Amino acid sequence: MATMSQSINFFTSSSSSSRSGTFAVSKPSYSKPYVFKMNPRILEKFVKRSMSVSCSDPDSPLPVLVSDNGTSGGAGVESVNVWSPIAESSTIEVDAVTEAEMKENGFRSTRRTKLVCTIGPATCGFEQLEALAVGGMNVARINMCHGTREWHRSVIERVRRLNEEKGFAVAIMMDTEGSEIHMGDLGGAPSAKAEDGEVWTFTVRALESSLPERTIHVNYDGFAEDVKVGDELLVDGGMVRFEVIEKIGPDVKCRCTDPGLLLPRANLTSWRDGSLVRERNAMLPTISSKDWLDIDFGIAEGVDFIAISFVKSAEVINHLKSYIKARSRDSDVAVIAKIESIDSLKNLEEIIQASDGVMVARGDLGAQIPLEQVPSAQQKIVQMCRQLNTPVIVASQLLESMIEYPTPTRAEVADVSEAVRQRADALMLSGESAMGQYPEKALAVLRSVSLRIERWWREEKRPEGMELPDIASSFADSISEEICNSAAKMANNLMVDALFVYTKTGHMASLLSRSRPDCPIFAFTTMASVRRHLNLQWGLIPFRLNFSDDMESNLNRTFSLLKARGMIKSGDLVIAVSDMLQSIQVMNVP
Ligand SMILES: Nc1ncnc2c1ncn2[C@@H]1O[C@H](COP(=O)(O)OP(=O)(O)O)[C@@H](O)[C@H]1O
Ligand SMILES: C=C(OP(=O)(O)O)C(=O)O
Repeated sequence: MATMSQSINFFTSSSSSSRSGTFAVSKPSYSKPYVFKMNPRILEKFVKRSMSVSCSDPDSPLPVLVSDNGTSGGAGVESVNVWSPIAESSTIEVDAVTEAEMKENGFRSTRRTKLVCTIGPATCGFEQLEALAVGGMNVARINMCHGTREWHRSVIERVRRLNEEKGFAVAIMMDTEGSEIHMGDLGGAPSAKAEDGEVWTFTVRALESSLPERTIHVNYDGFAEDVKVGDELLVDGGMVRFEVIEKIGPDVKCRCTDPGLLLPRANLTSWRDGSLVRERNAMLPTISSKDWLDIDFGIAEGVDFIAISFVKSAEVINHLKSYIKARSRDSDVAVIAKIESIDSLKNLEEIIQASDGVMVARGDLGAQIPLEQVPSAQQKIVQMCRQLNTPVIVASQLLESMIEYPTPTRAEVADVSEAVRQRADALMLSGESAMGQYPEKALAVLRSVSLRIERWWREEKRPEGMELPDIASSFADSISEEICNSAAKMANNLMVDALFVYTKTGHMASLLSRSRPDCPIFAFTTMASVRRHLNLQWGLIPFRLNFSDDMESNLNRTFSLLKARGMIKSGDLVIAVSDMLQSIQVMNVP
């Protein structure tokens, strides 16, 4: 196919130099030279240096300038074709699994929905983490509700090592405990079975040694005072239910009405006369003193995301963001708001606007609102997040039965499909990956269901059916937004193979992702941390690459790097946009 390149310029970049002249560098044995652009002074140094550089292949010395083909005329030299596969291929970083998938299946069929795995005893070893990364984990979540800081630090270190040694870009999300009321740790037992009609004691007494049979410690001192005989006590959002039958000092006797498995530190909510008892939670701060210490720990460890439990309003998110900035000017820890309370639903829009990401935390949400309202709440949250361009994760009980069984139920597959169909950015595993028996299988189910539903969506050519409102707060942002909306539309109409975006902050990449185009989005960014953040967003394939303000040279360089790694081929049709130059370019890969 003939090489084609067209561009629509919104602005002419003032930084692009007009001094041009092209030296064609040929190496007789290589018919296709690599191209990159450089300014004359650097070129001069490069040429001088390159003459003395040796290459691992003695028959293939580094570039030799042979002629000025003068295509653009002019005195200066700005663009030179060189052959240097070693230097080239070592300057782009992409996820090893994505690269393999792209080579095998072509990039049209890459997975768009991102996957978050909660790490627990079942998955904290290096090999287990590697298996999850190979299986498609984009983000590793650690829940500060469980385990010690030492334990969490070791997981963070292993994920880092995995990224460094094996070429992954797994981001780390630290989830705070929040001021929730929860059970103790069951005296070290992995779980306990509560049978129908059994009487259990929930106590606030500090139990030093082993727990008496059917006794559970509660972390909130006011628990015995607050509950009333006749209240319904829900464990883990209703996985097990009890009725309060008697109060004796610090002990609360409860009869099991819905039997089930009690997990260590499961949360507790109580209901009275059909309504959630909320007074208690209203008195507790959103971020507890333990959470602040955990947040300090997360900042010090350089986690990518901090998720805040039981967010009630935007205020706490803004406060935390200022705190993070004050603690460390360079910190780019992103803040995720967990939507899991009635208050968070009331203040949804302001919370989404203030946050860098949102989690539909269906476990606790289902304990605070009637279960039958959870699906519509999920749909509303996902939709609003997309409109406001905030990445959204659908979490909890997606494949709950896989904690114990190797295959999911049909209903679970339907639930996962629905979240993918809603085009959420990410799906999250909780107990399935933290303490289940089949973490890798559960991840494989999320992966295969996502791929299938995404393909079905494209094949059916489903109309988007969602208006994306203008969200820009400045004229410059409006231009970026228009460019990304138009580029995504053009990509669908022209059925291009990929969108390329060169972005320093990640903003343009997320704007493209918001449009949920049919083709994948290759997001090139200079910062490793931005690359990890982009790993949470729908359809983005993040690469780390050093690039300049010169789009033509960036494109040529990217093409040669990706071609050298077998990730794209000549003739692929690409649309490129960038933070630096406000233009949309349509071209075939040369
Ligand atoms: N770091 C950990 N150490 C021990 N167990 C964990 C850890 N993280 C998660 N788990 C287990 O996995 C289950 C599900 O994890 P998660 O959804 O994060 O917690 P929860 O449901 O308690 O909020 C937990 O109830 C707990 O049994
Ligand atoms: C993800 C959730 O939060 P946690 O695991 O902290 O209970 C949830 O409640 O769904």
